[in-house]
Amino acid sequence: MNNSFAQKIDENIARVADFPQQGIQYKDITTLFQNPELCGEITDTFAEFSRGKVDVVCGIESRGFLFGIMIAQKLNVPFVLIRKQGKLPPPTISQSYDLEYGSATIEVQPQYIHKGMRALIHDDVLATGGTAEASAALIEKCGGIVTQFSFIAELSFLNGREKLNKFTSEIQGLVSY
Ligand SMILES: O=P(O)(O)OC[C@H]1O[C@H](OP(=O)(O)OP(=O)(O)O)[C@H](O)[C@@H]1O
Ligand SMILES: Nc1ncnc2[nH]cnc12
Repeated sequence: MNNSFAQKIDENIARVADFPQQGIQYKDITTLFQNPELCGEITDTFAEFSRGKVDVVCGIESRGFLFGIMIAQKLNVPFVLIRKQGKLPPPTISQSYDLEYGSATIEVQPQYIHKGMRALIHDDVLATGGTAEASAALIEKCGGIVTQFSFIAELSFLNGREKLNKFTSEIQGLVSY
């Protein structure tokens, strides 16, 4: 950890062994919400990164909604939900992607993404990058331009950034593991 802000965030993220599967160390970011002052600093840091650079914040279900909506409020831009299949009312546009085992589909309501809109894709954790990559492809299908990604934590040993560099080099991760 290379700075005290990252260290403070790290100290407020719980580790859960063998969840949701044996061998996975789950980073539970919901513990951050027990520290409202730190949540304020995190929101400000995210907002500073994106100020003047995005026209919409797109949050990935479900934990990407938490800071995503706060970032959008700070920037005074709209917030759009990227959800798992079957949760949003029509019309929707879908994108399927491969998981470690099997596949998944995410959806967005395209009426909220106007042609040429600059989008921030926000989520809590960047792991393999599959979810963020599919989210960016989904936003581009709707005519948006993905100009930024932001995450609280990045599992850098999984090389998720490699999947995102083709969209933009503006990728913010507050803590790296
Ligand atoms: O980079 P990837 O390998 O695609 O993994 C990252 C995704 O995994 C987690 O979501 P999860 O599926 O646990 O859903 P949740 O946020 O609804 O709990 C996390 O919130 C990201 O969305
Ligand atoms: N280890 C992990 N902790 C929290 N969220 C994740 N999403 C994918 N891997 C994760």
